[in-house]
Amino acid sequence: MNISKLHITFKDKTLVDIAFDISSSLALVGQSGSGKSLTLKALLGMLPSSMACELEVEAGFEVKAGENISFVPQNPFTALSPLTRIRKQFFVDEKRIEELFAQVDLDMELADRFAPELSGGQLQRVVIAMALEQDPKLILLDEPTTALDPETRVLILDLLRELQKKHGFKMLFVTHDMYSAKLICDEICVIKDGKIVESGNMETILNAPQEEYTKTLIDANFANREFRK
Ligand SMILES: Nc1ncnc2c1ncn2[C@@H]1O[C@H](COP(=O)(O)OP(=O)(O)OP(=O)(O)O)[C@@H](O)[C@H]1O
Repeated sequence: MNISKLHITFKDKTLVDIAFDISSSLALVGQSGSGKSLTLKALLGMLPSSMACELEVEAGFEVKAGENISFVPQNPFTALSPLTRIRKQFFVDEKRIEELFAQVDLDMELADRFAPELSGGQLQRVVIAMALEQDPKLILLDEPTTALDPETRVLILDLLRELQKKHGFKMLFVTHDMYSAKLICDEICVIKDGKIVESGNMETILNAPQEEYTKTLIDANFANREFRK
């Protein structure tokens, strides 16, 4: 899937001007304000109307947010309604809910609970199950594990990786965290001030970053952490 052009402006100021290809799993990594969220919003068709956007996508399928593109947000604690039982927040039949719960390794008993009665990891599994409802071709992930503790974070990232292998959807994973990016993605684009400064194979770039900005992101994230293969 090729995003051959994404150009976002606000009051004549260019906020994002990038192009990238998602062959399987791509991490878009950059510091705060670099343009990650705007990129996701543009793909979801959810940019503020005050912004102008040019988006050119070659996907081999019609790009439709909510149908073949789904979204996993940063904070599972606020993603679900607290007052409606979990199962009522799905838009598929009972059999499909059971199937989805099995795929994300969740006990069906949790479907009758309310969101505040679940842990962060359980909630994020529910949100991922919802993202899988329509068998998406692409899943957009906006820092999906920052609200979770480190152990749960790794479990959720492993789950996403496994699901991707099984279902074959593509992933665009937005984060400032190189460590999470490495756990889940084969390729990386480093974004700074709305522009891509470096991109390519994850291992290659982590082992030999060309840009100071990339080095800073790597140093910030891998300090005191085991370099996990
Ligand atoms: N509604 C808006 N109106 C005007 N400018 C905006 C708006 N939203 C974002 N921007 C600007 O666009 C740029 C990119 O913002 P964006 O939210 O995409 O960054 P980000 O990389 O997602 O940061 P973070 O990691 O903090 O979420 C920033 O300079 C930001 O100030």
